[in-house]
Amino acid sequence: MPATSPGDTVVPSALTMGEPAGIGPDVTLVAWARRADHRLAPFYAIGDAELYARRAAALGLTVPIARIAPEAAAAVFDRALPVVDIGRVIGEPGRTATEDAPIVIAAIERAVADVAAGRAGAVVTAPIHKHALYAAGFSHPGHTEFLGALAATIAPPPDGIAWRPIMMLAGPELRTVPVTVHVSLAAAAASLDAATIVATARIVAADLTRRFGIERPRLVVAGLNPHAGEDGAMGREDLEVIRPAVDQLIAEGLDIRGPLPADTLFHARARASYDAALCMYHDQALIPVKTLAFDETVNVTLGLPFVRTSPDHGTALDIAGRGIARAESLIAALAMAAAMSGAARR
Ligand SMILES: NC(=O)C1=CN([C@@H]2O[C@H](COP(=O)(O)OP(=O)(O)OC[C@H]3O[C@@H](n4cnc5c(N)ncnc54)[C@H](O)[C@@H]3O)[C@@H](O)[C@H]2O)C=CC1
Ligand SMILES: NCC(=O)COP(=O)(O)O
Repeated sequence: MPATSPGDTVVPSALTMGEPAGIGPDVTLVAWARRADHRLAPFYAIGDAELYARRAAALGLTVPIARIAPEAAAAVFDRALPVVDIGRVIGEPGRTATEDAPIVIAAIERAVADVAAGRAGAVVTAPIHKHALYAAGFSHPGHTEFLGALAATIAPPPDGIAWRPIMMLAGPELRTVPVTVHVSLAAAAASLDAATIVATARIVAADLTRRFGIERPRLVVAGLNPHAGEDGAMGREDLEVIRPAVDQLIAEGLDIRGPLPADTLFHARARASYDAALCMYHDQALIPVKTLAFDETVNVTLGLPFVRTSPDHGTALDIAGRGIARAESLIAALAMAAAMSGAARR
């Protein structure tokens, strides 16, 4: 997707509203207010323009709102938060409303349509409240899978079957990839298979080169069980599923090691020895990276035909509208999206 237009005008990132009862609007307003300090490239929000105005007033922030079409976003960005206004939500801080789900979903669809049309350089998403969307009939586990489905509507997948979106959490000192994502721990262990590990590692290696400029990425693979299974004494998945996958990837020429005991994979010396760690379940990947840098880590989706980033945190309903939500992770997500799409502020 193009990140600059023919006249070398910066193409803005499209930032979705996310759950309007959560902190997405709060951190969006703060990110815009701090745009100069962080030299943020232009972005525009997609959602309810009145919600942003209401939340700014509640937070005591002076943030002018400009209702625009994406093409006008870059020109107004320095003086107002550009908003592509797609309809009204309730958006009461801390209380999700089923009625708001269609606009939450429409914002994501609109962002992908804009990036497909070259009106946006990247998609950045504010957090959605997954249970609230499920209650409204949303059938995808999260953005990652939904974006994979939307990608298929704008470009044919490389294998002709389906896009395989991969979640990666990228912090200043650590990148982790959960191979299984939004499933129970029991389902993660039961569903783990070599083909998924192989396919995930291939995409991670290719995108670390293509999107992050790492010529020959060094990957490690965490074991599933204590001590990576202790030669089968503490579980057989490490021997029977993970090891064959790693052997296949080594044979393909990837720089990859594993399965390695997960408990010694995330200390500083270990982290220095790889560019990304493939983890076998959600919390194995997310606990270390959020513990090291909760405020600065970015959730980036690999394996898509466009750039998508997001803050690492969720909707934080407990602090929405209170003026205490930290915006650094969204700011890092906006900066990373601009850098990856070539639109970083010069
Ligand atoms: N990309 C996305 O759309 C994501 C969505 N979620 C969703 O968010 C909802 C809530 O998830 P939780 O597990 O409770 O995680 P959460 O990140 O929303 O909140 C966990 C704790 O961290 C605090 N916190 C989160 N972000 C913060 C910030 N920017 N500044 C200060 N404190 C912050 C919250 O107040 C809370 O105490 C769930 O529905 C979950 O599925 C969670 C992660 C990512
Ligand atoms: N725990 C990470 C998370 O929920 C992010 O999911 P997604 O909505 O970005 O797919």
